[in-house]
Amino acid sequence: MSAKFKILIHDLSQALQNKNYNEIPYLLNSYNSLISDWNTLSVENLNSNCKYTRNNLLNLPNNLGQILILIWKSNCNSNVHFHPNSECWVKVLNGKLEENIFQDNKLISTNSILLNDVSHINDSIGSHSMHNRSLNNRAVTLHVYSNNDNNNNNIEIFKNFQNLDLHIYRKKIN
Ligand SMILES: N[C@@H](CS(=O)O)C(=O)O
Ligand SMILES: [Fe+2]
Repeated sequence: MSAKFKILIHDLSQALQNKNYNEIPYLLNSYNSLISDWNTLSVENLNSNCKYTRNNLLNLPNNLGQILILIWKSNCNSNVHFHPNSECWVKVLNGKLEENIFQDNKLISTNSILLNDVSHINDSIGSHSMHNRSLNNRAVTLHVYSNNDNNNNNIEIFKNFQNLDLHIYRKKIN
């Protein structure tokens, strides 16, 4: 993990702990994805019945939030699901995803989320599903949740990086 990525996860963690949710899209948008930054944290479950792999980067105490890296096999999707009592932000680190948003079981929008894009959903917006439409390439996404209970597709954590050392020594500016 690069220093830059470590600072991103640290800053996201602080924003979740302080419930400064407005900062989260800003932090995610400010980061430009580089594979070498997060390569070591994106471990794929090669079992063919696994549509996407969940790697846990951070699980905050007191239900304050969770950060994961998800790896999507080609032409694989999540089932339609809600995010009860949670905000959900998704940043595309590699490839692209299609997001379908539903209200009252009706499809209300289909969005392409491209490399470095950030999407956001909560239950007042609707339910959603994500689809990696590529037939050749995997997609990788960073998910930030404002609570710890977003395993909406019952896909277990594959690799747990919960003990990331996020202690950051910053140079003091003046
Ligand atoms: N919320 C899903 C991924 S997605 O389809 O937003 C999960 O964390 O497994
Ligand atoms: Fe989701």
